[in-house]
Amino acid sequence: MSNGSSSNNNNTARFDAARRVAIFGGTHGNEMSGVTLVNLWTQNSAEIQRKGLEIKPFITNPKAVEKCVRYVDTDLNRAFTQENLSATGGDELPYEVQRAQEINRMFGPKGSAEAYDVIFDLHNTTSNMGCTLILESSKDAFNLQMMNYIKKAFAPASCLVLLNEHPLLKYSTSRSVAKHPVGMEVGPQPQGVLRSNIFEAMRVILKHALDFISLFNEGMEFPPCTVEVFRVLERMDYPRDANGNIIAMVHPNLQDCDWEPLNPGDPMFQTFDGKSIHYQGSSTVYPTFINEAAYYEKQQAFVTTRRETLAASAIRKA
Ligand SMILES: CC(=O)N[C@@H](CC(=O)O)C(=O)O
Ligand SMILES: [Zn+2]
Repeated sequence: MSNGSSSNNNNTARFDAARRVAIFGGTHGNEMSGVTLVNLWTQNSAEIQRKGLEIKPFITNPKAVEKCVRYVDTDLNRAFTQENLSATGGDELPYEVQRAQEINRMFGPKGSAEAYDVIFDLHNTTSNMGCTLILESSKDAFNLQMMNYIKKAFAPASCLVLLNEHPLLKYSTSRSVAKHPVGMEVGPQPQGVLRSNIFEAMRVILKHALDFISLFNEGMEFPPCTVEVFRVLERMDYPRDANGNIIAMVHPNLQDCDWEPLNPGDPMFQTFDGKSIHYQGSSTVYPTFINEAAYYEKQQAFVTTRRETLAASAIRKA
């Protein structure tokens, strides 16, 4: 097989060796762990080198990094739409759209056989999510096996998996140019700040991820497994007035409680005069990205998720 996977009679999915891997930092210029790690590895890549692997650390939004802002013109991690990638206009286009086109040329083209095999995109969140890996597809056995490997290698510390394949809430990420896109989201960490614990956790998870890829490339077969994921269900906005100003905050019972169950009737917001606003859903959900600073402008106080167990077939190099 030249691209993607196929199944043989043993239901072992075959994937090509993952030879070309990129590590993106600075997709958001104020998320400092990824920026710092990628800069470090650009200077000295010994730590991320693996035999038979070409690994490219890369700062995706250098202008935003320089200014220490999320983005300059528009969010780079929403910019990889087919429309943007084929837009004409050159210098006239928003900076991040130009940048998305360059990145697509270097690491893609998105959806093609020439695209990079794996892209890790390193992010930080102000919410109390801990270590989270983000997937865009429940069907990618290679990525699911990678999640299973990382979770086991990282235990007893925990690393959760957020799955965003929601038809409306999914967005066109920088990593989406790769065949196997993997987001990494570690928090809590304020924007523009480096915290050693968050930095080290990200570094260790990436080490396990690269170890998985080299074992796979060496021909190791990974038996069928299951992976617990949290599937994105719904975006919850802050209550707002007619002018769009928020009129309530995340409730203290919910603040910092990422991944903990939110039941119908539980408080989720608190108005400035102390009134609680309760969750009206019909079933228990698991909120995450609670009070993420970057999401105020996106009208999102948190996202709800549902816990699911996904099955991954065995995989082996083609
Ligand atoms: C806080 C933050 O930037 N989160 C990322 C999540 C992701 O990479 O999918 C984003 O919104 O692009
Ligand atoms: Zn980010």
